[in-house]
Amino acid sequence: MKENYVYFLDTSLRDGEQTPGVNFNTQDKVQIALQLEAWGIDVIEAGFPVTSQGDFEAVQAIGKAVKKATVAGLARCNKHDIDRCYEALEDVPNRQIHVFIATSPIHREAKLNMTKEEILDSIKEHVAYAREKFDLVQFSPEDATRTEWDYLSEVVETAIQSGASIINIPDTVGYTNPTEYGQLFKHLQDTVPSFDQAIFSSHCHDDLGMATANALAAIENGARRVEGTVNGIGERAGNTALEEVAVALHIRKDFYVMETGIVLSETKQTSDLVSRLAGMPVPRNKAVIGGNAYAHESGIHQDGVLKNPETYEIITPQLVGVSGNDLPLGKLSGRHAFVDRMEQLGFEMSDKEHVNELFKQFKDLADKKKLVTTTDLYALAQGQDISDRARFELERLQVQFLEDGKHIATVSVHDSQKDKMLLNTGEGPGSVEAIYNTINEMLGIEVRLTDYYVDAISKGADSQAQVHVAIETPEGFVFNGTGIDFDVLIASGKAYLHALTFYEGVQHA
Ligand SMILES: CC(=O)SCCNC(=O)CCNC(=O)[C@H](O)C(C)(C)COP(=O)(O)OP(=O)(O)OC[C@H]1O[C@@H](n2cnc3c(N)ncnc32)[C@H](O)[C@@H]1OP(=O)(O)O
Ligand SMILES: CC(C)C(=O)C(=O)O
Ligand SMILES: [Mg+2]
Repeated sequence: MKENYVYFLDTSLRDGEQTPGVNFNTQDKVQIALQLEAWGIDVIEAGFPVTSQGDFEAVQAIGKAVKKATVAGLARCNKHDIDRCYEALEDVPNRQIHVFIATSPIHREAKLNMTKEEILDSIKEHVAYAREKFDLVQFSPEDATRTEWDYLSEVVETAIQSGASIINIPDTVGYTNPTEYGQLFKHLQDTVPSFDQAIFSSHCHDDLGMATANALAAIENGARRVEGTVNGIGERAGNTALEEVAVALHIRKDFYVMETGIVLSETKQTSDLVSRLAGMPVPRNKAVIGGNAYAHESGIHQDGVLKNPETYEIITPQLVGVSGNDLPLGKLSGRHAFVDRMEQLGFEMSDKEHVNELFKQFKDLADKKKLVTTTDLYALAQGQDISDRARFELERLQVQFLEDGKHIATVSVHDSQKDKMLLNTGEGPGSVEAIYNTINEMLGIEVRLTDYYVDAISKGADSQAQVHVAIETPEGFVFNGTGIDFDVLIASGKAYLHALTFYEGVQHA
């Protein structure tokens, strides 16, 4: 065991996959495992091989693909589970088994129908059996935090005596709190005679929102291993989010004085991959990797960040692989951020009176809109009436799928500036591309689509799609646009035309 070092076990592929609705295939799992290795994870819990042939094969494939990290498989106190885990990992040099059984009164009585003694006997038998096949055996008393503390000490001592060298203390139902969980680790240290012969590990769930705090409390009280998942995915409210623990240990190393093997600059990439393959977007306000983690909309904060980012940022975005911070403009934004953005867009902002007038107009607009976009700012600077800013109106849109994979779009648009109806037909490899190619040709422009994403405005079958696009003109200007409709293709067309409202390069006669 390295001194002052916290080992990281990632269980995104096992406990993370227990998230309702998440199902990784073998290819996804191998891709995630390789990224976990690049992120510096010490142990990858690859699956629960007895679960299904698919899970068995995924564990095998991960064992083959991963080079540095230890690969672990889960097993109940059941010889067949242990055999399947061994068969899946037989050829993997760095392998580990994770054997578990529940120990709390509710699980003993309601689920397992076993007495305390029967559970101790099962641990002796199955941990010893696992130890015959694996050099590294981890044991978990499931629901440890609702188990009688003295009995838990007996369970842990039995597991160590039977051959476990890693003891994981799961807060299976997210019941504990940092003070209590820390004291539990201290209690084990004081009462388990063989405590020094094992590495102790935390495994927390987030039912009461304390999974990260509990993991850190365990580390403060002797745990040298932490288990969790990327983005905190997992059963119910999820597991400890490992990126939060890794960054907390780094940012507060003055307090924790612990090293980890985590390559922090790989954090965002790891989070993005898991989010994409799990089909679970990361909430914008999520710690460390959420979309707002490095964004400041309030004027006082923006002013501070422009003067020195450390006024309001304890984590440098680049530390975790995020390209930079963001100062979105809204109704709470201040003059400093407004002027800074206008100057970035190339506008001269030295005349105080002009700035005051523009800033007043900006605040009036921001009162009506959630966010003021770059397009709005161009309009402001050019003195245009922002309330009446739709130049192009989508009149009709039809998209057809051709047999060779191409799509053909017919688009008609009203140009209110020239009071003219425009009609064109064009094609593209996808439906949205067909629409945008047709509009480009119709307006005689060569802009590049640099961003496109769709949000649902509300839940349910009748929800409206909100499409956001960003386009870049050959002159290097970026315009954003938003379109809303029940039909995602119509919303896509509207968003594109919205973005083109103030583009001077429109050529059509
Ligand atoms: C806290 C956790 O995250 S634990 C891991 C949870 N993950 C999963 O359950 C995902 C994968 N699970 C599965 O695919 C299936 O549940 C299997 C293959 C493991 C078992 O399937 P089945 O044989 O159909 O049993 P089922 O899931 O209905 O019931 C679980 C059985 O395991 C027993 N059991 C539960 N935990 C343990 C344990 N740690 N050791 C021994 N037996 C256990 C239960 O008492 C029950 O036994 P019973 O059939 O004698 O009543
Ligand atoms: C299998 C065990 C460790 C588990 O995931 C839990 O108890 O939460
Ligand atoms: Mg768990």
